[in-house]
Order: sequence, then structure tokens, then C-alpha cells
Amino acid sequence: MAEPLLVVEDLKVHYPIGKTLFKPGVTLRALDGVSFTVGKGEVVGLVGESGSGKTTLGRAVLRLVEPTSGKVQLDGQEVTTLSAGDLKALRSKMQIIFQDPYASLNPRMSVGQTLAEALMLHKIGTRKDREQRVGDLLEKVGLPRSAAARFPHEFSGGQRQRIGIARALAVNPEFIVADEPVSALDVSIQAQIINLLQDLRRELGLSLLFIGHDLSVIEFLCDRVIVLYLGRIMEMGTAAELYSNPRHPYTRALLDAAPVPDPTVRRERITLKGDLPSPINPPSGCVFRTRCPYAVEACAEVVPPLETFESGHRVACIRSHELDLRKPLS
Ligand SMILES: Nc1ncnc2c1ncn2[C@@H]1O[C@H](COP(=O)(O)OP(=O)(O)OP(=O)(O)O)[C@@H](O)[C@H]1O
Repeated sequence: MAEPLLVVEDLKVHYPIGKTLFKPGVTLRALDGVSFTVGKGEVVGLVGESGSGKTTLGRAVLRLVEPTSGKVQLDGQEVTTLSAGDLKALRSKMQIIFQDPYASLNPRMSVGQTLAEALMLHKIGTRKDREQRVGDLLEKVGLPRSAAARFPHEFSGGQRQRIGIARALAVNPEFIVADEPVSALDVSIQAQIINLLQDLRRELGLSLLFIGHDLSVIEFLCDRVIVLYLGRIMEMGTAAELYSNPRHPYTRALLDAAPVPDPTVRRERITLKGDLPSPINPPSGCVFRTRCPYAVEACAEVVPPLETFESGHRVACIRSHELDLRKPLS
């Protein structure tokens, strides 16, 4: 496995909800003890239903959301305890690409100004160098140099996402969180942006935490995949292993819910009953047990640890040794 660039240990983000002078409020456990690494040059995918904590995790790693506890290290440097000044310096190493590029671009600034601002913030180059670099960045993401003089509203959704990517790349980061970067785009444009990310990743040796809904995109782009449910990791492993041999019932349910190329092929599916439980009052034991077709009494009592299989695959399910999820349901 690649040398780790990002190390996350027992990360928790608990949001206080409804606290007033007269009421104690409650705690929403958006992320509840998550540990993983992202290697140098590695792309790690993060999947899970809406509300499972993916965005919170991506932002907590960059400290755009303050973690409640736990550790995040980037290239050996502790992120969680950095002062505001040191954090600003570290931001040149870690960047984010947002789902909605339009909302994250200043409509009153030209594309050239937006990119130059990112360079100036990190004191990169002289004015002349920056002009040159803005043009180079635009070419790198497949836009003409002349795009620098234009404004965000003059571009299509896909082009705006290219600008968002150029802005993230401006400061030469080693690590990027891509938070559903293609979900807001037309299907026909999505593939172009995914291919661009794939090319950039190869050319620049970038490490990415790629948050997504579309399992086929994740399989195409990612070396490893983390499956998140109610703020906890259910399973993680190489994309090849996880897709061909899921070991957690939740992973299999996610794979079963994905569209198949040939809809006439009949499959035995695990379909998820009900909605995601509230992270304010999560189930005892295994948080997935209330929707799991394989749950037994012990699942309510034991919080399953992430166990490592011989393939390096890690699974949090006390029944994972006895279940063969490749088989149809009985
Ligand atoms: N600022 C906040 N204050 C309180 N609760 C929050 C806050 N941000 C997120 N949450 C809650 O934390 C949980 C995880 O949310 P998060 O947005 O991280 O999930 P997600 O998996 O990214 O979902 P989606 O795919 O819809 O973006 C949800 O229950 C959400 O309502």
C-alpha cells in the first residue's frame, strides 16, 4: 500500500442541537469515531446514503468543520491542533472541490482574478508569474487561456467545475477532497470531469478523497473505498475486492441498489427497509442492525470492531465471517 499522506484517527464530529439558556439540547453524532488513511497518490472513495456523514468527514479533515475529537495528520503534521495562521499555511497542501462550482465562485470576479487571488493568498509568484500561471492552470483543466477575462456566469456547469478544479490546483496541493464534484452536472458532462480528474491525478500524483453517490464512478476512479453509515465506517477495502466480494450487508445493499447494465437480468437484492435512523439517537450495538436482514440479538449489544480480513479488507460486522454475501438471499 502507498505511504500514508493523510492519517485520520478516531475522528468525531458531534453537533450540539437546540441548546438554549433554558434547555440543555441534544447531540447529533454526524461522525462517530472514524479511522482511515489515504496514501500518497491514492484515490479513496467515500460512499453512503444521504446523511451518513460524508460531507462532514470531508470538511472535518480539512478543518472547515471543527472536529469534536480525534486526530488528523497530513504528511506527518497534526491538523486538528493547528493555530489559524499555521492552518492557513497548510491549506496550500490541502484543497476542496465543491459539488456546486457556481455557488463557490464569486460572480463579481473574473476567472483570472479568482485564480490569481488563490495564488496571492498563498504568496505564490510575482504579478507577472501569476498571469502566466493562471493561463497554464486553465489549459491544464481543458479551458482556453482567454477564459481568464470572462466571468462565471458566461460558462456552462461543466466549465465552471473545471474552473473550481483549477482553483483547487492553483496552490499545488498534495491532497484534495472532492465533494460530489459531478452530482450537479448533466450525465453527459460527468464523464468529462471524471476523466479530467483521472488525468490530473496521474499527471500530478494527487491524493484524493472522492465523495460520491454513483458507485460506477467510484469504482472507475478509486483505488480504495470507504462505506459510511450513520457516521461510522461499515467496510473499507480495495475497490476491486469491495465490489466483487462485499462483506458487510450494507455494502451489498448499496451495490444492489445501483442500476445494472442489463435490467432484464434478475438479481436477488437486499433492499433497505425504512429510513436512516436519527444520528441524535442511533441504535445500540451495530448502528445498521435496525435495517439489516441478517441482524441477530447480539447485534444490539456489541459495537462491532473493524476487523481485518486476510485480503486487507476491513469490516465492522460480527457476522461477516459466516455470511457469504455473494450468494442470493435465502
Ligand atoms: N452544521 C450542522 N449542524 C447540525 N447537524 C448537521 C450539520 N451539518 C450536517 N449535519 C447533520 O449531520 C449528518 C451528516 O450530514 P452530512 O451532510 O455530513 O451527510 P452526507 O452523507 O454528506 O449527506 P449528503 O449526501 O446529503 O450530502 C446529518 O444528519 C445532517 O443533518
